[in-house]
Amino acid sequence: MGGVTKHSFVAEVHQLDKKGIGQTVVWHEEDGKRKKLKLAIPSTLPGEKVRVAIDEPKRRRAIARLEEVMEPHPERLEPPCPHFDRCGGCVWQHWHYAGQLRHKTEHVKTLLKEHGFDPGVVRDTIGMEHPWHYRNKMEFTFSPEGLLGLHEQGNFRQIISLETCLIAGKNIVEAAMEVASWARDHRLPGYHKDTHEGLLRHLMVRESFATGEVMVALFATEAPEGELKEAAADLTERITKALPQVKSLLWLENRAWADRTQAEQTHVLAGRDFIYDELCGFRYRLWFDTFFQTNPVQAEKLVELALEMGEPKPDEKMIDLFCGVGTFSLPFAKRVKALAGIEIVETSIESAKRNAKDNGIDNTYFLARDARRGIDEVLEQFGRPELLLLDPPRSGAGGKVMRKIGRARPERVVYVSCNPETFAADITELVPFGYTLKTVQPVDLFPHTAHVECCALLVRGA
Ligand SMILES: C[S@@+](CC[C@H](N)C(=O)[O-])C[C@H]1O[C@@H](n2cnc3c(N)ncnc32)[C@H](O)[C@@H]1O
Repeated sequence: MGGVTKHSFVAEVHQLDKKGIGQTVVWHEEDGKRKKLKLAIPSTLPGEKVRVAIDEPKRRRAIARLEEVMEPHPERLEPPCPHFDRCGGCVWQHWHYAGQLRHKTEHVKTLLKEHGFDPGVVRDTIGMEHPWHYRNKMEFTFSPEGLLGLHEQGNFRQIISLETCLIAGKNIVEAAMEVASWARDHRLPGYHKDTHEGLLRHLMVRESFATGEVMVALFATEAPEGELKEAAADLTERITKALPQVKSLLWLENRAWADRTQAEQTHVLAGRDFIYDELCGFRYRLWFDTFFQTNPVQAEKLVELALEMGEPKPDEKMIDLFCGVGTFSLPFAKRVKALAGIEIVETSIESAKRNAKDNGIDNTYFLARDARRGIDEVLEQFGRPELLLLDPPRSGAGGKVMRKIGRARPERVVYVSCNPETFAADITELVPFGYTLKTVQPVDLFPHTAHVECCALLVRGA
């Protein structure tokens, strides 16, 4: 790979990639030819002059190691977290928060412009007053040696042992440290992904900022029985003593090859199998596998924005597509005649039904279906809605679902998106059906990361 790899060299950071990592292009000689190499340089910002080295050269792309920032960006900061250089959790702790927010707004504007929309409809990103300890849920992983921590940036197999986490709720970090020391004291082995051997796989901790309740869920390949009975009893004692706010302590058996926080069997070590949370004054039951907004402070603003943009009316029918446990359904249902929610995960639909009942709401109809089939069924039974809200996963709703929405002809569409790229592609599908993009409000749900959430309004025939 010529001179590029042998020594460190100076480069200028051109832009940020999709993950928020500094990017540049360097030219080098190989076999007498000039070759282009795309470099990702973590912990850098656009315009910075840096000295870097490449440890593992690839043909066209490589990750460079930052050795020195020679000309820093004016908004560069000293990152407060000791794990920043290695952890893959937040990539922008070295950037002033105002700069992060400005970049998010510009990113959304650029994507919309590329898809032929007017970037002037994009408002400035709504940030957090205190952008730390905002996450109400974290998933940690055990290394094969039994160390508990987070994945290293760019190396999913490497685990960074946890000392602190500045974006997780404070009780979450405390619970994780307690479990980490319990695992160490009992010398329990971590799980090895390649050989499928070992015991401890993941730890999920969820904390309700509204009710104060905490859930601690440990994922292991065996049941807490036989030789593990004593260790499980000790875990229960330690957690309930150190953190009385833990209202659900779970040991979840997960023997599957897939590296996910799923379970074949749930063992409740203490408390119940769910915790209570609240958002916008509504009460929710959350199980370990329930999707719920992870930044409740900003999620409340998002729900309020959706209500403001959607302007639900008492004589209207509405569809909430990708409704989850009803985070948007319940506040909207209070303001419309009838609401139908569609969601693929059955347990979330069960939860949405129960949440509606617990909150005294009786004008909802929830359907556990894939969005594509669900829309047809709901339209048949329910008729045409005046309002439709959709909040799809990062992959977006897709062309087929968007065209079904277009054919259903709701007057207003509120699109809540966690991925501006799929959002821009999705809404392009609504243009031939006569929809105009009126407003896009980015909201920072994930400070110090490149993720941005948007709430947008499209109106038919306007
Ligand atoms: C971003 S979440 C939004 C959930 C909910 N609106 C909320 O705020 O809590 C996306 C939801 O879409 C659901 N989902 C994913 N693929 C789906 C599909 N093909 N059809 C219906 N729902 C789907 C997920 O299970 C998840 O609950």
